[in-house]
Amino acid sequence: MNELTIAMPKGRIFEEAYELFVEAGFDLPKEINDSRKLIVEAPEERIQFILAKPMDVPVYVEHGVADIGIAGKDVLLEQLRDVHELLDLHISNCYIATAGLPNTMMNEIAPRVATKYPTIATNFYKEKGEQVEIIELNGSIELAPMIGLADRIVDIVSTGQTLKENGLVEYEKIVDISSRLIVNPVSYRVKSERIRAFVAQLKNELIKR
Ligand SMILES: Nc1ncnc2c1ncn2[C@@H]1O[C@H](COP(=O)(O)OP(=O)(O)OP(=O)(O)O)[C@@H](O)[C@H]1O
Ligand SMILES: O=P(O)(O)OC[C@H]1O[C@H](OP(=O)(O)OP(=O)(O)O)[C@H](O)[C@@H]1O
Repeated sequence: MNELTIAMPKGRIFEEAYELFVEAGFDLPKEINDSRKLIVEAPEERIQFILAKPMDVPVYVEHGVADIGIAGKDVLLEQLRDVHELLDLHISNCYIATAGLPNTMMNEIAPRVATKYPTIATNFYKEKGEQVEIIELNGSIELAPMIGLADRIVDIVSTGQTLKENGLVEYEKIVDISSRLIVNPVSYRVKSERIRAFVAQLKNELIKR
């Protein structure tokens, strides 16, 4: 069977994805979990893992240096890469919403929205017929309304704790998010049997959950 290269996101998704793989019966090396190595082999499985930043996973898969990847739906909606989405893994569940200071309206003359999802935010306000200025940030988005940088944020909400602790409220839910298995379209043709078997093994675990 062919070797598979899988781009695995470091950070938040990693732990749940690792657990899913192990429970699905994949024999993963311990070093994938507790070393600084960026490329880890799972020789028993003939799988090579690339440990990547979550936002970079679709880049590796689109370019074909990884056959498969795991990416948040937020990243896929934001980047619109040429990859196939094969499976909803139902992990790292959250949603994207607008939020801001309580009982506030958008500034009528120059409404500003801070986000690390400029495409998702632009599309959302365009569909509502509202023209807004998007201010792109890389993290700690909740700061923006608190310090007067923006009227609203478009960001991930999971437990709601970050909003609550910073005195913000949710206004509109935009879209549910979970992590997805994505595949390079050429790999899917060339290694179709191998990838189908891999997906079937994961699906088998998912239906048990
Ligand atoms: N609070 C959350 N709860 C559940 N899932 C989340 C949450 N925040 C983000 N996610 C999901 O996990 C993915 C990765 O998030 P993570 O915070 O690990 O990375 P990041 O913020 O994109 O990058 P980094 O923190 O490494 O710069 C997101 O793309 C999203 O799908
Ligand atoms: O509803 P909650 O459970 O509080 O989770 C939501 C928070 O999680 C994410 O931030 P992250 O921790 O990734 O940090 P970041 O601000 O650097 O993106 C997201 O951007 C929110 O800030």
